[in-house]
Amino acid sequence: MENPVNRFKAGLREGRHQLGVWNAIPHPTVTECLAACGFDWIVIDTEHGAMEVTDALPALQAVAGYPAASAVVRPAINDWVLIKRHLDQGAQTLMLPYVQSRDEAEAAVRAMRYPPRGLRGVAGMTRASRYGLVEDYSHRAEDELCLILQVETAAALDRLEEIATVEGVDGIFIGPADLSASMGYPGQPEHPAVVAAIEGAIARLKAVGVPSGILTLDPDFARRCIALGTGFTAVGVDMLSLRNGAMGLVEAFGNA
Ligand SMILES: O=C(O)C(=O)C[C@H](O)[C@@H](O)CO
Repeated sequence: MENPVNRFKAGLREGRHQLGVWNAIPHPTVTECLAACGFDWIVIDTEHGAMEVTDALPALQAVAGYPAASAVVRPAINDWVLIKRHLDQGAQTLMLPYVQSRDEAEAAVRAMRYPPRGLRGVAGMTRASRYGLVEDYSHRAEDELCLILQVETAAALDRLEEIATVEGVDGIFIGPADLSASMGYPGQPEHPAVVAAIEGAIARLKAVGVPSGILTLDPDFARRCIALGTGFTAVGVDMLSLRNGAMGLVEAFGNA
């Protein structure tokens, strides 16, 4: 059996913009609904909220039913054991939060790779290798794995190029919520200083040839980021879509 192609990674390499959405509600029906809607990438978020490693498995299976959609799993932290577990259950793209330095970026790359290039533990019968049926999986796994690192503090932003250019890093996600807090503007990702930092980061990543990504709920800012060159832009969060849709109904009908 062939190693499944990672469409998200291919899209980044080809410079094809990819539209994303956040899945934090821990049920695969929600993930599947998002995949059916036509997004290119769906973040299965086990950093914030209630999703555990074990919740990511049915979410991955849900996305697999929609070949045009790619799952991007966000582990709770940049940790080699968590990385190994998510990879083993078939995540091909991981987005690691709170990467602060080149050393941390290099550690993440090592965790993605089998020895001798890295330290990923070897397990035979995993979903990743299609239960051992992907030919030569241990040598070919890396080809279809994709590593996105999150730069989301002022300190990390100072080291952006050092982090982004580590060999094996496929893209950098700029986290506006954490970045704004770290810059002294919690809850204000639209603060002019934060916007300037984000726009500067997109330009700096473009200059070193590393794809950049972001999550913004402001459609105008999302379009601006895309125009500036983000390669992967998330524009929504499941809970927000649910809340807004439900509130719209209540507003339309009141207590009638
Ligand atoms: O800092 C950010 O922004 C992110 O990392 C995304 C957040 O975790 C959150 O807004 C997702 O709902």
